[in-house]
Amino acid sequence: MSSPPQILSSTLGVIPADVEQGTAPLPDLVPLDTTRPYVTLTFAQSIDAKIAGAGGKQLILSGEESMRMTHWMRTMHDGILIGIGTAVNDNPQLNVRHLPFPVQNTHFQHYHHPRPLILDPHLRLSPTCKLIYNAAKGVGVAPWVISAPPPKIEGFFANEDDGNKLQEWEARREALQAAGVTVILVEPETLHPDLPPTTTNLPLPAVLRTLRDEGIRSIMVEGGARIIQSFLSERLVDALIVTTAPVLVGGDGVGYSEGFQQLPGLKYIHTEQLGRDTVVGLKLMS
Ligand SMILES: NC(=O)C1=CN([C@@H]2O[C@H](COP(=O)(O)OP(=O)(O)OC[C@H]3O[C@@H](n4cnc5c(N)ncnc54)[C@H](O)[C@@H]3O)[C@@H](O)[C@H]2O)C=CC1
Ligand SMILES: Nc1nc(O)c(N)c(N[C@@H]2O[C@H](COP(=O)(O)O)[C@@H](O)[C@H]2O)n1
Repeated sequence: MSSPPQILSSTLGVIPADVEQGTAPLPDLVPLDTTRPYVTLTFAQSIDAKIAGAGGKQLILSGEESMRMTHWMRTMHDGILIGIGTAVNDNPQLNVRHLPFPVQNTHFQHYHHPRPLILDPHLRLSPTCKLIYNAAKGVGVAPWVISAPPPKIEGFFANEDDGNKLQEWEARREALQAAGVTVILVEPETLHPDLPPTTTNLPLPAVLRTLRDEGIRSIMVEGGARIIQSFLSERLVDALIVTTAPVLVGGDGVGYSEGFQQLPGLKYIHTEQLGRDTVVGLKLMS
């Protein structure tokens, strides 16, 4: 597959004829609400709708052909967004290394690589993760971490523990910035005060507006489970491209389908068989 498969042109569109495939994001990905980027939600699932194994174990569900399709899709967007759960669990690279090697130039220089965007309310991303390592070596785009302001210290009677938490937060931010990461802050949403801190969500409308203001016109959202649930339940999906692999994971696997209602505006566009996998594209119609 030396050019993108039809599922991508049918669902997302094509780049202008004078631009080489894979070297620039699609210019026509424009959402109905132009204050935010275009959102393509995409992931790979088993036939029992699981995206990971028991305990969140990363599974390579996509076969060679559908994985290459995913890497073509990565070239088509300005940014690629994941949650911190996926960043910590999978330590991904989010590059386009499965595309054919160009004759001239290095692989990284030739193709457009999307900006990695990590939703990380508590700055848990490791400064030694692959995303940061690759960017430092000049073979990856430096990630942006979208996070929340530091823990608040309320007034004069703030206790020592508050002070320590603030210092630790500052240290984590400095370590990430020193490693080349841009940290962007938006006000968080605490789902419930009794839940552990990893259950803090960033408000997606504010995140998306901020990204658009920073020049990100289109994003590909790759997961994981909670991020997929949030984008679907908040109806912030312009296109949905799902790869289904012919495997069963079983009840202990990680699913994503709780907490959202039907999205009637998402209309079926195209199905394509890529190797053993089935890829389906849907698109929001006005
Ligand atoms: N098969 C596939 O295509 C993919 C599978 N995965 C799998 O998904 C699993 C990770 O999923 P999760 O643990 O659910 O982590 P996740 O990647 O969905 O991240 C969830 C974290 O993001 C933060 N967050 C910030 N704002 C949020 C918001 N508005 N909504 C939801 N979360 C928000 C939360 O603090 C939460 O801790 C891994 O097992 C990974 O292998 C991940 C991506 C793709
Ligand atoms: N398309 C697709 N198929 C699978 O089988 C997958 N497990 C995923 N996972 C997503 O891709 C990330 C890994 O990216 P790199 O290979 O490191 O570039 C992983 O973190 C998930 O977001 N995707």
